Formats: sequence, C-alpha cells, structure tokens
Amino acid sequence: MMNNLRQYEVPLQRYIAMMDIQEMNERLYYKLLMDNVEELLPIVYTPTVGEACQKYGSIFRRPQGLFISLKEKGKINEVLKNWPERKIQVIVVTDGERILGLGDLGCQGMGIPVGKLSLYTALGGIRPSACLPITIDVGTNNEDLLNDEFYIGLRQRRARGQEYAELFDEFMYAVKQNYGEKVLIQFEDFANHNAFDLLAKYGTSHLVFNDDIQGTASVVLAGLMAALQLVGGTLSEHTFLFLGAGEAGTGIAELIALEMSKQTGIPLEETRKKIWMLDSKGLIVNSRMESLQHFKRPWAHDHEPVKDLVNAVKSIKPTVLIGSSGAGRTFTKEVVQAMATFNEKPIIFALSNPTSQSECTAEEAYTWSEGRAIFASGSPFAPVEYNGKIYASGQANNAYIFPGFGLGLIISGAIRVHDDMLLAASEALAEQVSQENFEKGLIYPPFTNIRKISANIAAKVAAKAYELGLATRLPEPANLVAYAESCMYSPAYRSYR
Ligand SMILES: O=C([O-])CC(=O)C(=O)O
Ligand SMILES: [Mg+2]
Repeated sequence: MMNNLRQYEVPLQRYIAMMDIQEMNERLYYKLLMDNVEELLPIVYTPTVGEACQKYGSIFRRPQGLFISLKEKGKINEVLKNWPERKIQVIVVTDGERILGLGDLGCQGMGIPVGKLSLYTALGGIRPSACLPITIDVGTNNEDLLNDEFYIGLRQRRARGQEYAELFDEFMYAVKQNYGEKVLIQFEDFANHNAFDLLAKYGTSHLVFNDDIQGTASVVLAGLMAALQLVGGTLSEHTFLFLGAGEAGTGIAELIALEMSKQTGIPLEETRKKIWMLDSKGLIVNSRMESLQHFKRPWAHDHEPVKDLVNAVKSIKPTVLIGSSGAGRTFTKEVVQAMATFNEKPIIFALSNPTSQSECTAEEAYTWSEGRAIFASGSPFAPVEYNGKIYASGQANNAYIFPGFGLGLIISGAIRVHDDMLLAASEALAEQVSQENFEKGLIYPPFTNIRKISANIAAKVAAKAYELGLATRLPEPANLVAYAESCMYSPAYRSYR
C-alpha cells in the first residue's frame, strides 16, 4: 500500500487514496498511519487536509461523519441515533467558519473533524469506533461555495445569534443524553466570536476542550519550555510579542502568563504585562480599550500606538515572536532581521496553517537570522541547508497534545477540563525532548515516537485529574503510563485458528 501511495505525486491524490483505504480496511489504514507517521501525517492532516476541505465537494465520495444542519432543529437526538456506533468517547465538532487559516469553508470543514479523529486513534490510541466527527451546518458566508454546484451544504448565509445558540444548545444536550457525562467534546475551527463563548458557556456543564485555544497553548508552552534549555533564562525573563490576537494567540498568552505566575508567585495581572499583542489594527494598547473585543482586553498595556509589526518588534524588543494570525508571509526579512539584531537566539514560531498561511518558511527564518533562530511552525517544513549546515525545525502543532490529552481524560474518567491539566501536558511533552533532539536545534521530539509521548501526556493529565478531584475512574491505577498504554487501540489483525 505504501508503494502504491508513493506513486501519486500530488498530495491531494494521496489524501484521496488514504480515505479510500480508511473506508475499505480501517485496520490497515491505522497500521499504515502509525508505521509511517512522519510521511503520512502531512497527507491525512495539515497541510493536505486544508486543500481537501477547500475541494471537499468535488472529491466527495462517501459521508465520513455526521452532518447536523439547521433543518434538523428539534430532531438532533434522532439524528445522533442514526450513527451506527453507540459507545462514543470523543466527538470533534466544527461549524466550518474558520478552517485552519483558510477561512469559512462551510460544511466542507468536515475534513477537519475526520482528520483530527484519525489522529486520536493513530497517535492517542482511542478506538476508531469510539470517535465521532460532527459538522454543524448553519450555512456559509463564503460566496464562492454558495455558488459552487458541488457544494454539499445548506445554501444560505450563516445563522447567528439566537438561532445559532438554540441549535447548539440542543446539540450539546443531545450529546450528553446519548453518550453520558464523560464524552469528550473537542471544539475545532470555530470563528473567534463563537469559540470563546462556547468554551465559557459549556465549560462548566460538559467535558469540553477547544483545541485551537487550549491545545495550541499547551503545545507552544511545551516548545517554549524546551527552547529555554537552548536559550537560557526563565519564562518570566522573556518578552513575548504575538502577531494575531485570536483563539491561538490569546490562548497561548494566557497559558504562558499562568505558568509564569505559578513559577514566580507574581499575580496573573502582572505576568500578563510581559506579553504583547498586535492585531490587524496595530499594537494592542490601553488607548484602544473601548473598541477591543473582550478576549483582547487583558492584553492591552501602556504604550503609544504602533501600527505595524516591524515597528512593534523594534519598540518592544521581544525575545519570542509568535505568529498566530492565520495570514501568511507576515514575518518579512526586516522583521526576522530585527529579531536577530537584539537576540543571540531569537525564538520564532510561525503557527498559522496550512503552509500557505505560515508567517514565514523555515528557510526564511534560518537564512534571515543567519542560522541563529530557534524556529518552529504549525505546518511541517523539510530540513533546510544554510551555509553547509542542516537545520531541522519542529512542528508546533496541537497534534502533539490533543490525542494524549484526550486519552488522559478518558482513562481517568474526567468530567471537566482544567487549565492545570494543560500545564501538565506541556511539561510531559517538553520532557520528551532528548539531548539528541536539542543538539539538532529541535524543541519538539519527532512524531515517530508519538504513541509513547501520548502515553506520557495521558498519564500526567490523568494524574492531575485525580489530584484535582475531577476523575471518576476509581481507584487510581498505580502506574498511569502503563495503564494508558494498555488502553490503546492496536491495529493488529486477530488470529483465527
Ligand atoms: O489543524 C491544525 O493543523 C492545527 C489547528 O488546529 C489549526 O490550525 O486550526
Ligand atoms: Mg484547529
């Protein structure tokens, strides 16, 4: 099968071939994915899954998840019962409004829950039959899709306000009724205006996790913890500048501030002052407070207005620059060079996905910083040669976190997600970076060992759930890593005699 797959030169063709294998022989699909994770992750996941979503209507063969549309209002309970599996442990749900950095793709966003759940199984060991991909179809504001003859969703503009809230409420209630308290609901690729509100609203009544806010935060904090081994200093001795103050940016910033506060005992309101943000209107400063969306307000500090990134970099002099705006090509030569002027080893994260939206390429980061940058990106880049030396960069993608994080919640029977669990996951991941990785300038371990990494993350998350009294699976297993491993799905064929 690998031989066959490699015949295709176009990544999207490999994606389609992989989806066919998943349909035809699920075990084989997971066996291939697990044994060739570094090669196949960029096919079934970021970046190729982004292109698949853009062309979803025309490459559509069979439905792979559950679509719930506005038309099903009042009947969501029945719709859920149409799904052939009854024992569901993880749901990944999107409404398709902000697919990666690609924008509103309507119900073509289904590729994302499907891809994320493939990773839940391959990387985290959750049984495939316990995974349920869902897309809530409330319309789309993407004119091209509305006029596309192959569009598979509702041809109307997005429902907002009360209509949206009621549909979502019915969905969340029906999920609990069908699958119980302990089903994990992962929110994925919602637009900012819904993402923060849904997480706050359902965080106290359901086991919910927003991957873009919380998963991304945890993976970036892990990378920073590892990067400090190369650069030196503690978290609170660094200065952070974000380009992009949405889900990923503010989620990461909040987790960094929380960790700083835990390490130093300094209140959160103070540690936040080490972190600066720039959005499309410029640096987030106090004089803009009135017009800022609520999730940006904690990041407004005293400073004169600054319009653009280069000037913000020159004025703030960050040691860490993080791109999380979803817009590509924004870390220009001037920006990276400025970072390299006042930092011996500038830490640069270009998080936006897929590759086309990356703030800069690995090659640009290394070339413009004369090989000094500690660089990681959301989408994968091949190693780069600069002045005769090979530079390999890490992939700061929430794929490192959510499979193990979810496994930890499931094996402990957790009923709520807590920020301390995110910190535990970051620590577990950072601990997996070996001396050999560091010597190559890597701040993330390779994906080849991901099941071992996930078991360690799961164990730390579960331990935290027990410590916080949020675990319901009692008694607590003595060896959580071994227990996590023993719970993992294996794609081996059964032997019949
Ligand atoms: O899907 C990915 O590669 C990471 C992610 O959550 C996003 O970009 O929204
Ligand atoms: Mg996402």
